[in-house]
Amino acid sequence: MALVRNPRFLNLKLSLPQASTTTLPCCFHIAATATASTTVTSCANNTFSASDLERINVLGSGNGGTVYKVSHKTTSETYALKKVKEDMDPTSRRQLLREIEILRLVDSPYIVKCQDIFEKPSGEVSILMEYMDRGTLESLRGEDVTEKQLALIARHVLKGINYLHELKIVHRDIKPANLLRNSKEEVKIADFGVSKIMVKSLDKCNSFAGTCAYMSPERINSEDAVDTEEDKSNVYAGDIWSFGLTMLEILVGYFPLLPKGQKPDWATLMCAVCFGEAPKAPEACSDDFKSFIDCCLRKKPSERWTASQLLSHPFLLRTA
Ligand SMILES: Nc1ncnc2c1ncn2[C@@H]1O[C@H](COP(=O)(O)OP(=O)(O)OP(=O)(O)O)[C@@H](O)[C@H]1O
Repeated sequence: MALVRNPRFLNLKLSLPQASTTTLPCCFHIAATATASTTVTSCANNTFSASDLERINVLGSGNGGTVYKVSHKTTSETYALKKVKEDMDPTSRRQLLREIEILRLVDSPYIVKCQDIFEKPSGEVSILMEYMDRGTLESLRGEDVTEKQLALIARHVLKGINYLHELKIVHRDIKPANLLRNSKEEVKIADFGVSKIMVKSLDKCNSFAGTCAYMSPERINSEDAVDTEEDKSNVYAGDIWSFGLTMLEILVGYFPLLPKGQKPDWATLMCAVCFGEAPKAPEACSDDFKSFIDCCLRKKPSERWTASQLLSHPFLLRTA
C-alpha cells in the first residue's frame, strides 16, 4: 500500500507504460568534437554552453534528477538547471525523451521555458530552464489564498493547459508541485515527463501515468467512468479534473478528496475518486467559485468544461 508523503500536497506516483523507443530523438546527438560538456540542442533562440554556468544551490530533486539554481557567468542571468540521473532505467529514459520532445515543441508564456539541453559524452543530460523564483504552488501551503489571487493563478494555468490542448498535448500530471510561480505573479506549467502528444484523433490516454491522487475517475477506472464514445475520446478532460482539484486544494488548504486531516492511502483515495461524490467548494465560497469547481470536477469527462470554456467562466472575470 502506497502511503502519501505529505498529507496536504499528495505525490502518489505510478509507473509509465512501455514505449517503443528508448533512443534520443535524431536531433539530439553529440557533436564529433564533443568535450566534457556539449550543447546539444536549443529550445529557445539562444545557445548556451554548460561551462558558462555556475551552480548556486540545489532547488529540489524529483524522481528523475536534481534541479540547481545556476548563474550565467557573463550575463549574470539566473536559470534552473535540471540534471538528469546518468544511470536512468528505461522508464526514466522514456520519460526524459518525452519531456525533451515536448519542450522543443512548446513556446508559451504559460509554460516554463526550456533554454537549452546539454548532454555529456557520459550520457548525463541537463535541461536549462527559465528560473521561477517563487518555486512551486506547494509553497502556498499555510498561506491564506483569496479567491481573487486564486482566480489569477487559475487564469495562467488554464491558458497554459489550453495552449497544450490546442497542440494536442495532454499534460497528465497537473498538480501543485508541477506549477511554478515567479515574483512577477506569473504561474507556469512544468514537468512534461508523463505528457503525451495525441498523434491520432482516436489515441487513448487512459494509461496509469502521473500522480494518482490527481487522476480523474476515467483514468483510474475507464470501464465505469465512461459511457459514451465521446467520453472515451475526451482525453484532455483528465487535465481539467487535475486542475480543478489543484485549485480547490490551494483554496481550502488540504487535499479535497479526503476529510481534512485524514492520512490518505491508496485504497481510500481510489474509492474516493471512483465511487465518492465529486468534491465541491465549501459553502462559504462565492457562487462563482462553487460553479467554477463544479465545471472542472464533473465525474463524466464529456460534461467537464474545456480549458477554453473555463477561460470565459465568470470566476475568472474578476482577474480581467
Ligand atoms: N524552472 C524552475 N525554477 C525554479 N525551481 C524549479 C524549476 N524547476 C524545478 N524546480 C524545483 O525543483 C524541484 C524538483 O523538480 P523536478 O522537476 O526535478 O521534480 P518534481 O517535479 O518535484 O518531481 P518528479 O520529477 O519526480 O515529478 C521542484 O519541486 C521545484 O521546487
